[in-house]
Amino acid sequence: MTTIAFVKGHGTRNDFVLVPDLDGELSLGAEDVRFLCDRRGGIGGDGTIRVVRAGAVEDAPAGTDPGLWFMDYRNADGSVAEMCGNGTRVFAEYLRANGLVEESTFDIGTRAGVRRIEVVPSGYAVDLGGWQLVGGAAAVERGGDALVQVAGAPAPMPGLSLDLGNPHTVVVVPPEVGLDELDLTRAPLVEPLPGEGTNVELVRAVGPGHIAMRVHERGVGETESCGTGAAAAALAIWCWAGRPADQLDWLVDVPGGRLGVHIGDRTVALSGPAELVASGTVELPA
Ligand SMILES: N[C@@H](CCC[C@H](N)C(=O)O)C(=O)O
Repeated sequence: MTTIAFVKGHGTRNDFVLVPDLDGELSLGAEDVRFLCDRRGGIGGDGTIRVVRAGAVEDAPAGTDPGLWFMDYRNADGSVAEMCGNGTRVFAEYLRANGLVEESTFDIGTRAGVRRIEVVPSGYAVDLGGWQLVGGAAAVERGGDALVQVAGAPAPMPGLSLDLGNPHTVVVVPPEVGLDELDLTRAPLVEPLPGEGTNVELVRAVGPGHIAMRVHERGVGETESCGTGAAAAALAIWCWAGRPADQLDWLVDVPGGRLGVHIGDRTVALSGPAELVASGTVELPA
């Protein structure tokens, strides 16, 4: 039996089991991750975050400063994801609450690259770095580059694919379809489905610079929030609107709360709260 320490935290109710591995001695397998995220037999979470120095992470991007604190994120099904926007804030809160970082602006390592974090009044803001329209500007002009069938919707809806380090497909739900009535207990069918899978954001407009969304996450299922998904949703709506220069700040309502998205020159930033709610030890199954 291996006993490990854990901390439970969330950002707008996208919840994580953090596993401090400050000396880089732990190896958490996919089965361990599934156990930790299990809401009945384990601790419960949408994913795990191992807190470790980049130098101890085999697949850290080449050139990452080995001394940097690294967010080793896994989805609840044990799969590895490149990035987790809400996770970066919860990771930042853990680092500061435990005196591992004292500055109010600092860098962390992630599989999508080094990301800068800043303490802000709502919690933390993270520069998510560069983003891309997978199908280029032509996909925006065509209205999308995928068809997305969601249980509870009368017909497939057009989706726009974006890369924010991890993959997203954003769908605007037509007004006659209630966002709350869609069934996300089953994964939406995305056609064509990228080889690496995708996170699907279902969006409706609330007002200028203000949207609401639900999300089905790759490797998890429906979650109450997705930070990279919120940024992808704001970017997609902004692109569909012709990239208005006076609409760079967005509020994104998710079932678990509210996130801020700022569209910069080449990058996009996400802001919102981060909470640590419990800590303890747990025995990993043999
Ligand atoms: N909830 C996260 C995204 C987590 C990773 C995602 N499920 C994937 O597989 O890409 C966020 O806040 O960004």
